Parts: sequence; structure tokens; C-alpha cells
Amino acid sequence: MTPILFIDKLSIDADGKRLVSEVSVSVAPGERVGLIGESGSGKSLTALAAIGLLSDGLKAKGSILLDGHQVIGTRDRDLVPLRGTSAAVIFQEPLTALDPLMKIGQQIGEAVRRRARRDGRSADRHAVEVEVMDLLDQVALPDPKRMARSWPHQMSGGQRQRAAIAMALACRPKLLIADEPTTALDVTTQAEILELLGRLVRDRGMALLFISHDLPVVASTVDRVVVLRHGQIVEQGTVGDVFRHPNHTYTQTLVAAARAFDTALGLPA
Ligand SMILES: Nc1ncnc2c1ncn2[C@@H]1O[C@H](COP(=O)(O)OP(=O)(O)OP(=O)(O)O)[C@@H](O)[C@H]1O
Repeated sequence: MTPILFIDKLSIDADGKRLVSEVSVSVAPGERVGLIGESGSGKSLTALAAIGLLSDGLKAKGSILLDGHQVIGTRDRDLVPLRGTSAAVIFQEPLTALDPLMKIGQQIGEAVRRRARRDGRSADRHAVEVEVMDLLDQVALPDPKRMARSWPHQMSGGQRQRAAIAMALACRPKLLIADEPTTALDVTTQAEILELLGRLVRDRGMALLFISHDLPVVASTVDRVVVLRHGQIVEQGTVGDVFRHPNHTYTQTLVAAARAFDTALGLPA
């Protein structure tokens, strides 16, 4: 099956310093892949490179095929049609995706309208409103009508992240890139958002690239993990294999930390 994302020997440099080194990751349609590693290991840069959003001054080498299109070396305006359609991103801080000056319903409605235009359909006001309510309902926001009329600052962090997920879903992307989507949330909300993401991705058959520094968080949501350290892949495999037989000492440390946490909670190892 042709991967929806095929990163081949990606290296990223800034001012002559190598930040990401020969990273290769592929995500098949419908597959859920976790990219894990400590802070500064190059996870976000890899994800941003995948959709051509690296900031100026960063130089990418290698090859990135997103939905069959080469991203590296392609002009930004030629990448715009891929964003939202081939891949959409959810960031750690939902306010990155939300416009503070627009009510939630309007913002999601705008994404629905853009997608309808992209698909060559016109979307009348009523159809857009119905879809916005449906999306707010799917991300389990309470009282969708009231939420649609809310400003981002009137919502909690977890509610804002749900709204950002609804925006991403409105585009119906083939691949969802989630960059630490739960890190800024309290533990209970984190678990709810993870459950929601896992369910939505499965129900819609979307591929997922899930970025986290937290192995247990990733393990519950993905099929395969890729472990990054200092900008390099140190290990990859199915969640089960990596948990049972971590090869690299760094992965062993991550697994041991996760097990110690489970033991402290009295959970079976
Ligand atoms: N625009 C930039 N210019 C120079 N260096 C950068 C830039 N962006 C990131 N870096 C550096 O690249 C390295 C990898 O950063 P990246 O954001 O990918 O890490 P990360 O694994 O996502 O970490 P975190 O979990 O903290 O978000 C870090 O050392 C970071 O300081």
C-alpha cells in the first residue's frame, strides 16, 4: 500500500548545526504511528517538515512524500492545497489553530466551507450549520449550540483542544498529525482527549502521526512507535515489541519508567 506519508532520510540543519539526522518514517493509510522522544529530540521539526512548515533558516534535506507529493524544495503556495486535505495538524496549544477573534462555530464553519469548495460543492448556510453541530457533537463538546457561539477565551483548555480537533476533522484529512495534543492538559482531560482521538481516527480510517515525549500516552493510541533521540531514530517497531523487548538503552529507560509508574499504581506490569 502506498504510504500517505513517506519520509526518507530527512535531515534538518540550522546554522550548520544538524538538528534531525537521516530520519525515515512512513505512515500507511489508516495506520497510527507514534513519534516519541525527549524534549529537543526533533519530533516537532520532523512533523513540521512533513507539511512544509519549517521556519525560515531551517534547511531540510532528503525526501518527504506527502500523499504522493514531494514536500522538500516545493514552494509554499504549491503545498497549500495539501494542508487540510492530505494532512491536518493539531498542536499542543489549541490557540495556535484557533482565531481568538472568531467564534468557534464560525471558525469550524469556515473550514467546512473551504472543504466543500475544494470538493467542488457549494455549502449553503444551513448545511454548514448542521455539519458544525455534528462536528462539535463528535468531539463530545457539551451543549454544542452554546459552544458554537463561544469565543476561544471562554472555553477551557480541554474544550479548546476538542474544538481544534473538530476544525481538523472538518477538513477530512487523510493523515492527522497530532503534536503533543494533550501535554498542556490535566491528566483526566488528557485521557479523555486521547480516547476521543483514538476513536475518531479509527472510525474515520484516518492515518495518525502522534507525537509525544510520553511512551504510555503514545502506546494506548498507536500501532507502531518510532523512538527519536538527539535527532536520530534509535528504535522502531510495534508497540507490543518495543514494550516487551526494548533494544536501545534509551527505550529501555522509557519502558522502565512507564512500568515503575504502573507498579506504583498497583497495575500489572
Ligand atoms: N527554528 C529553529 N532554529 C534553530 N533551532 C531550532 C529551531 N526549532 C527547533 N530547533 C532546535 O531543534 C531541536 C529539535 O527541536 P524540536 O522542536 O523538533 O524538538 P521536540 O522533540 O519536538 O521537543 P519538545 O518535546 O520539547 O517539543 C531542538 O534542539 C531545538 O532547540
